Amino acid sequence: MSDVRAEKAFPVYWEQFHRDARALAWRLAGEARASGGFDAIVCVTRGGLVPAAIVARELDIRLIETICVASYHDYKSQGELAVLKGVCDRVANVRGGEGAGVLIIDDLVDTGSTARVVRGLLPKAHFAAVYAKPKGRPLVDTFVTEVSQDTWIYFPWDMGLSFQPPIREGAAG
Ligand SMILES: O=P(O)(O)OC[C@H]1O[C@H](OP(=O)(O)OP(=O)(O)O)[C@H](O)[C@@H]1O
Ligand SMILES: O=c1[nH]c(=O)c2nc[nH]c2[nH]1
Ligand SMILES: [Mg+2]
Repeated sequence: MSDVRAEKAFPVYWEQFHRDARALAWRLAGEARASGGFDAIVCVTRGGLVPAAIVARELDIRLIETICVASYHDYKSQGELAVLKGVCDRVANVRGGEGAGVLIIDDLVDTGSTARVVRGLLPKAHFAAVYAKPKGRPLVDTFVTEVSQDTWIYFPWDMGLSFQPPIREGAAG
């Protein structure tokens, strides 16, 4: 979300995230049957770590690697994208090279900048995300739910309980 203001909020609670990540695993199980399966997972840190754990459990994948990417330095504003750690050769070449047989997992695709860089490093891998916004959607092979580009997704690990003023006191305005 770099050039459009996120005006709508899409809060996701742990139970919903678990359900959506499981739904992603169901779809990926179908893809795996069609494509010969996945030998390894590469999760895009940090957001991809959580769905990757759930999908790895559901698909019984035990070879798991990270690609460490940083771009949203400030809340809602994307800066220069930096790859802090790439993927080891053992995983990149697990089935003949360039990410063949590899499942890449992230929590969401927004502008698609992160997915574009990661796909460039592993062009034959399958890219999966739980949520997608329209700009990022062409870069993702499998996802569960699409939200509009002007929506900000609030993940459970970024949220906490706080007092809500009664609607009568102006919170709805
Ligand atoms: O499609 P894009 O516009 O590139 O945005 C999507 C990326 O942004 C978020 O990561 P972020 O860089 O905020 O880091 P984090 O995963 O460490 O929270 C999210 O987890 C995706 O990786
Ligand atoms: O928590 C987040 N919610 C989003 O909608 C988003 N887009 C990019 N990066 C994001 N992080
Ligand atoms: Mg991320």
